Amino acid sequence: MTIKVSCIQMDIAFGLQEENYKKASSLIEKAMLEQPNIIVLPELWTTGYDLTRLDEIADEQAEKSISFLKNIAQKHQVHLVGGSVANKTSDGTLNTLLIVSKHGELVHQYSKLHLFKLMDEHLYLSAGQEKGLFSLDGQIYGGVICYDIRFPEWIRAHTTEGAEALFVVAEWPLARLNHWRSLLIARAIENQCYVIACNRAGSDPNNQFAGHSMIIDPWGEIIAEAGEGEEILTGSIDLNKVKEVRKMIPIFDDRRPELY
Ligand SMILES: NC(=O)CCC(=O)C(=O)O
Repeated sequence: MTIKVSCIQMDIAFGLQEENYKKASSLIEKAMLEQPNIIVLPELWTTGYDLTRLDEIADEQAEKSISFLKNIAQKHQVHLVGGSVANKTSDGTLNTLLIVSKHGELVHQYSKLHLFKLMDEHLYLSAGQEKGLFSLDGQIYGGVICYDIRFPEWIRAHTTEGAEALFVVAEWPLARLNHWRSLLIARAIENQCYVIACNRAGSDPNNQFAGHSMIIDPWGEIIAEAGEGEEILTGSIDLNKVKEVRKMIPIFDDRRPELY
């Protein structure tokens, strides 16, 4: 099964939700010219890392963002791995990835499990508790957020439960671009899965971001990679290739989980 995916590598206006909704909407419109099946947005794309004002600007139960994504998905008949948003709940504010199907249904919400202290997330955000496993058109995927890719055991927990492609949404700084690229390629090779990673472009008061969204195949080959600036990155993935690679080197059969 071949699936076309587009990553919206957008710059994000710091703390300005309405501006970001408008920008995302127009970039998605543009991405639709290539007729993707799935569109991916970056991490915290409605607010950026405006963490000190989260109390004021976080989306109550992510309602506004969910409704925005549902409308867009239905209008364009496209699945959305709708990036993450600051989601105000009774358990604190979560960094929540929203998956919306082309029928306008909220399929899954995944809240970032590993909070990134270097960017003060632990001071303003609460951590999630559940996996980012979801299904679209009968196909199982995993979805994780940025810093999560440094935890191979977390990614493995998704691929052992059937994920054949991993979506990563991120605000990854340019200062660690080589980590971003290497970790994504490693996660693809060791899990023999596709990795579709959507980073943001631009800068905020604290960081310059790396861009370099990537689509990587289960052999670790880069199918498409963006530059540093704002860009829509599109590529096709063929999920049969996952089975082929897993047959050639059967790491899922050869694992010794009883020993580690
Ligand atoms: N937004 C993030 O989680 C950034 C993670 C990061 O930069 C890293 O080096 O890890």
